[in-house]
Order: sequence, then structure tokens, then C-alpha cells
Amino acid sequence: MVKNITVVGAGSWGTALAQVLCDNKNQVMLYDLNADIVKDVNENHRNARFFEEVELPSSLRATTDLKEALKEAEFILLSVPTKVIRDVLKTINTQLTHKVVIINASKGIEPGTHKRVSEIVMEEINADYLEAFVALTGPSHAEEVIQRSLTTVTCAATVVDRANEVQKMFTNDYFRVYRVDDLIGVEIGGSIKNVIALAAGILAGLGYGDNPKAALITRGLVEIKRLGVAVGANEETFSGLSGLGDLIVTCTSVHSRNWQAGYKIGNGSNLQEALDSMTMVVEGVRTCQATYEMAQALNIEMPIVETVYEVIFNKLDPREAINQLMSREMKPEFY
Ligand SMILES: NC(=O)C1=CN([C@@H]2O[C@H](COP(=O)(O)OP(=O)(O)OC[C@H]3O[C@@H](n4cnc5c(N)ncnc54)[C@H](OP(=O)(O)O)[C@@H]3O)[C@@H](O)[C@H]2O)C=CC1
Ligand SMILES: O=C(CO)COP(=O)(O)O
Repeated sequence: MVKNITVVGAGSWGTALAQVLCDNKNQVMLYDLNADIVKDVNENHRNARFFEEVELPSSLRATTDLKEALKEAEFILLSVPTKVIRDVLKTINTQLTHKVVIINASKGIEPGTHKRVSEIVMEEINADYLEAFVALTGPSHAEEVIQRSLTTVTCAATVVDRANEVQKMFTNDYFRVYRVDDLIGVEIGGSIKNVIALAAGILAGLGYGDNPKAALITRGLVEIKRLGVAVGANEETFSGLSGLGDLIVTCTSVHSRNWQAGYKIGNGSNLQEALDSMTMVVEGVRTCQATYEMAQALNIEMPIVETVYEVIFNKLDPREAINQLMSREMKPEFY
């Protein structure tokens, strides 16, 4: 059955997911503040700022008018940087006149509050208008999805039926959606992997090869799992697409914005220089701060996250950081 979906944020991920939904014959409206992008989508069927060569489905419409965008929406798909999500939701809340399902495709944890996006949505959207929340997450770079290259992700929801519905809405012959009954786990895995991806980029920028990359992915996953389980996630979730799967793709792909920013830092840039040279959001920076704060507050051992924090925020030399990690007290691998 045709669904009516409004995608909030016409960046690379919002545009790629909008195309998946159009391919599946849904009615899709892209909302963005940027009038040039909206015009490009409506008049040229392109979003040249993010995908110069790609022709988008002609059924895809775009608008800068949020009220218009929400009028018919049954589903709202969030794909804006997490630092603006709270404000965007406050505005959405003032415009809603009917119940919606909110699907979130953005990845991050809020510094200070340590809230996941599902928690922010529940705080900001009037419960009378929120039918369900669904997280859609997994190893999926927009640059490949826009080419309709094979991709698998997972979803988790506050209402199981809605996870089934979102699975059906998105799944086709190149995009396959699983589901898992662990909202906390998928949100934690999808967010903290970006911090580990910053570290992977730093290692590559320093000239290191595959051995430390494999070590980082493996030990990074141990840290993510430790924190996740402490805040109520199921351990098993971290072996899945939203955990290990996303960690692998983000730590090994040159498409990764977090990896790219880390690479620049490993190559000698400071955090500001690295971020200034990026045109897309690097979620791992804010989430590094949030994860560091959570680890301190909950007394959870996360040496890689702490090291990334020291390198990016306190200018610890990356080579010295690696020395410190490699000379930690010897211990069993599992304890
Ligand atoms: N790119 C990817 O492959 C993937 C990204 N994600 C996640 O999706 C989220 C978005 O990432 P991505 O698409 O890469 O980011 P981009 O930087 O490509 O795009 C973000 C978009 O949101 C727009 N935007 C910013 N603020 C607002 C606002 N207040 N209201 C409406 N639109 C706004 C931006 O406009 P402007 O630039 O003009 O401010 C931009 O068009 C992130 O959390 C990321 O981690 C998840 C999986 C894959
Ligand atoms: O989450 C992503 C892939 O699954 C995107 O990661 P980056 O933001 O690092 O590109």
C-alpha cells in the first residue's frame, strides 16, 4: 500500500532514502531549509550539492514549507544532523495536527543529557501526535544507496507492528531491512561506532595498516557493548547490522565522513581544521563528548573513546595516544 512520507533533511542520507521510498512507489516529500536544493529537486530531479551525476525519481517532490510538508504525512523520516534534531522536533511539534510515526535515520547521542534520538523525540513531540518511533540504522553509506547498490540495515520500534511496516516500506531488491527488538541497542551501536570510525581515520592518517584497524574494530566493539549493556541494551544486538556491521563499514570505507575527519587529524590537522574542510556532518565528534561523559558517569572502561576524546578535544598527540593505549596494563582478553 502506498505510504505518505515526509523526509526531513535533504542531505546525502535523506536524499538516498527518499529515492528508496520512491522506488517502492511511496509518496515522498523532501523538506529542507535550503531553497536551492528544493528547487533543484523539483525542477531538475537532482540534488547536485550531494550527488552531482544522479537523476532522482521524477515522483520525488521537495519543499521548504514545513507545514505543507507535514500536512499529509503518515510517516516523518528524520535525516538531519543530530545537533539540530531537538530544535527541528520542537518546530514539527507546533505544526502537527494528526498522529504520525517518526522514523529516525540520524546517528548520535546528545552531550550533556546523554539522550538517544528516541528519547529526544518522546520529550519534544506531544504524545497525542506520536503513534510510534522507529530507528532505521545499519551499514549504509548514502553514496552506495543512491547507486542502488546492495545494502542491508535493521530497524527497531516502540510498537512492533510499526517495525514490520517500516521493513516493508523500505525493502526491495537492493535494500533489505531486518528488525530487532532492542531500540536502545541499535541506537547506541549506530551512534558510538562513529567515535571508533574517527579513530580508524586517525590510524590511517598516521600511515598504519590493517592490523591496527582490525584491533580497533574488535576492541571498539567491546567498548560499545560494555556501555550499551550498562544502559539496558541486549548484548546480541551489537553482533548485528547496527553494531558490528555499521562499525565495519564506517571504519573501512572512504565514504565515511567520520573516517575522513579522523584521517585529516591523523595527518596533522586539528579538530577545527578537519571539520572546516568537511561539507557534511561528522557526528562522531559530539557523540565522542557524550560517550566520554557517559563512561565517566557510569564508571565504564572505554579507553579507545577516552583516547579519541583527548586527541580531538585536548590536542593529545595521536602517536602519544597510541603509545598510551599500547602500554596499558596487561590483562585477559575476556573478563
Ligand atoms: N550520509 C550517510 O551515508 C549516512 C548518514 N547517516 C546519518 O544521517 C544524518 C544526516 O547525515 P547526512 O545526510 O550525511 O548529512 P548531510 O550533512 O549530508 O545533510 C544534512 C542535511 O540536513 C539539513 N539541515 C540541517 N539543519 C537543518 C534544519 N534545521 N532543518 C532542516 N534541514 C536541516 C542540511 O542542510 P544544510 O547543510 O544547508 O545545513 C543538509 O541538507 C546524520 O546523523 C548521519 O550520521 C546515517 C547513515 C548513512
Ligand atoms: O552511518 C553511516 C554508515 O552506516 C555513515 O557514516 P559517516 O557519517 O561516517 O559517513
